[in-house]
Amino acid sequence: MNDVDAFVADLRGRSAIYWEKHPFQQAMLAGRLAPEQIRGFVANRWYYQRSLPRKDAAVISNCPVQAVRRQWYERLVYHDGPHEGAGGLADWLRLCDAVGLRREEVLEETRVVPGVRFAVDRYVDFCRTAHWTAGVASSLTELFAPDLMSQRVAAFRRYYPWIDAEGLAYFEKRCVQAPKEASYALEVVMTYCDTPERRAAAGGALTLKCEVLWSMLDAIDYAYRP
Ligand SMILES: O=C(O)c1cc(C(=O)O)c2c(n1)C(=O)C(=O)c1cc(C(=O)O)[nH]c1-2
Repeated sequence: MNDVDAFVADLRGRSAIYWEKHPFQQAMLAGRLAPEQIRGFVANRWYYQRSLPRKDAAVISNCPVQAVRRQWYERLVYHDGPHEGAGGLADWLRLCDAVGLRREEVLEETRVVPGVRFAVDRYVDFCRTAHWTAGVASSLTELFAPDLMSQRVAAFRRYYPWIDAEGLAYFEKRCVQAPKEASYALEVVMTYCDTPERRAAAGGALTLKCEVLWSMLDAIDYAYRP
């Protein structure tokens, strides 16, 4: 195995600590969550969703490579959308409607628990302050996400029929988008992390991101115990 292959294998190895394995996520996939727990997840994840464009703007602002900035900008536009009512955030709000959350309680973030706020803020701060390649590497959880997202859509359809299926568009679109984003981010990391130090920092960034996601679910799980 050459250096680059070993580096990629090391990054992919973080799938072992990805939030797919979290007990709350496993309970969701097995149809064992109560409506209030699903609502807790969706309302809290709004805080993550709405922080993504700011996180991506931080990566862009730290990145000296024009071609990477141009491509990364697409991620920001994806979530914010070209106009009101379009884009990833708008689709997430439709999921909020579908699970029975009121718009005001989502937008006012009254359900967002401190642990989720801490974890998500840590992700944004990390991307503001770390080397730009580490910021890119921290997005690589998206390598592991597509399989989980398609399982989640299937579980929602099967076990939670009270959720309006139109609300699942967010995840259906992400199943297509996430692999594209992840393969570009991996290409960038393989190209620009060209020293042992940069590679170690990229691995550390991906571990931190897995811990951010895991901590979010810890906090949600604790707050919404039936
Ligand atoms: O539903 C999921 O399990 C899941 C996971 C992740 C992830 O692993 O970071 C993202 C998303 N969804 C997602 O929808 C998304 O837009 C996204 C952006 C990013 C990122 O770090 O830039 N991760 C994720």
